[in-house]
Amino acid sequence: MRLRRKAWIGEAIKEYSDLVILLQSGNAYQGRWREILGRDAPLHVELGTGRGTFITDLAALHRSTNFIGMEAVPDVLYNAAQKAQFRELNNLKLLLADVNNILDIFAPGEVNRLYINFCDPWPKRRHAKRRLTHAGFLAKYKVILALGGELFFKTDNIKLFEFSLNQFADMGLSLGNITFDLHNSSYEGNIMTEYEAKFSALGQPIYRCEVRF
Ligand SMILES: C[S@@+](CC[C@H](N)C(=O)[O-])C[C@H]1O[C@@H](n2cnc3c(N)ncnc32)[C@H](O)[C@@H]1O
Repeated sequence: MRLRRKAWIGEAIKEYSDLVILLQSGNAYQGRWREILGRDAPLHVELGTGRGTFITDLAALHRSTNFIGMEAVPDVLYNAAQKAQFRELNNLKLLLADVNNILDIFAPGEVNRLYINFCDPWPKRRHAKRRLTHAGFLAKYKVILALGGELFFKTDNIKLFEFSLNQFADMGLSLGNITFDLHNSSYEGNIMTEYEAKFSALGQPIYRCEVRF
């Protein structure tokens, strides 16, 4: 049953072949993202883009920036493709890929900004290495980010936020615009993600920071 569903979604996603890139492994696109997006512009990537609410709003607002939404789950990415197609965004590609393989996907210094929004908190200590803000991931981000590259991070999970702040500090990265309650702060220009909308509606604070590499 699971396999049949997977095959169906694989076929369905091909409808969006101009927009969605299926990249399970290999480095065919490494160093070529500006060429693929058709312009020499800054490259901003969301890791774990989900159904694409955030990345499509962002790409619609900043037409002269190149965007990539990376997501490991095909069904979810299919929803993102529907949104992006509807909005006719020619500055966005959606990439079916696992963040663990990020060093095969982007060349050193190819990316200008990463967004991590509401990533899975992996609360058990033995799973800490799976958190997308773990030092193991940060070391990879450091390679693909250009000089002065940055990571914008949001979460509803205070323990994950504190863990992440410690990981950033341990790596000697500089932190800015830290807020422990984004929606009651002076931060302007926030774009809500799908998870952010859910958690905010429940009255939960949203934590956010910017990290410079
Ligand atoms: C909790 S959801 C958040 C979705 C979206 N960023 C938001 O804020 O609404 C986390 C998403 O990250 C994806 N994800 C988790 N680990 C990933 C990985 N290693 N590579 C790519 N995507 C991943 C999940 O499949 C899921 O869609």
